Amino acid sequence: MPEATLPIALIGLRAVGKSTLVAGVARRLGRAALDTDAEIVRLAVDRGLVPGTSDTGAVFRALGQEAFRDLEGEVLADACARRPALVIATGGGAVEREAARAILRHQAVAVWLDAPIEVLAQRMRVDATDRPALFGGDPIAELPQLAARRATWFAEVSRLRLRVGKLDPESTVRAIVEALEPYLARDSN
Ligand SMILES: Nc1ncnc2c1ncn2[C@@H]1O[C@H](COP(=O)(O)OP(=O)(O)OP(=O)(O)O)[C@@H](O)[C@H]1O
Ligand SMILES: O=C(O)C1=C[C@@H](O)[C@@H](O)[C@H](O)C1
Ligand SMILES: [Mg+2]
Repeated sequence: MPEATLPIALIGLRAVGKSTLVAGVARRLGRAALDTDAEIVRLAVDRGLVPGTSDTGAVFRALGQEAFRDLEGEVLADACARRPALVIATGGGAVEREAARAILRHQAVAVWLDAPIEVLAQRMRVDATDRPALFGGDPIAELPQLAARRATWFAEVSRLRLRVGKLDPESTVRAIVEALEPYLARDSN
């Protein structure tokens, strides 16, 4: 499929800024934005799996990781199939399943947003978003383990890796859009 018609997927560890940045990137590219974590909550509520007041953390705990990843895979596949193509904020764990990695690699232009663990930890300390621990302890303390576990997957599925730890949100949006230019222009040559 021509790259210019593919969705853009922002990937990377929790708190790197995917949800914060997706609307800005979408606006600059003239596309609609979608956040898979928000869609998972919507779907889980629609299906009566959780109460209407739930957020991502509550859904994750209520369903357990396996069922959460099932929903995440479903949402990601639907989002990547939508046309006109979207800009998608994925969840930090979107690369955990092989099927989801295949979608990100072949049916999207995935942009790996990368930042030092200390930056992510500091953001998680001040951000109120409920981010569940995957290994039962402190969600901040497990960041090094998650970074080590997921780095190869992020590298494998992404076409671009951007180090964004030192940039403010607006500059990060600009950097993402600039880095994407060759991909989006390629088919109009
Ligand atoms: N330069 C920056 N870019 C993006 N977010 C920033 C920046 N500086 C601080 N933040 C803050 O960091 C947090 C980033 O959280 P956000 O929810 O966007 O991350 P995420 O990548 O979507 O995480 P998750 O995988 O858990 O969904 C927000 O509170 C945001 O305001
Ligand atoms: O790092 C993770 O595995 C997660 C990140 C969030 O975006 C959510 O998708 C959920 O909290 C799991
Ligand atoms: Mg998010």
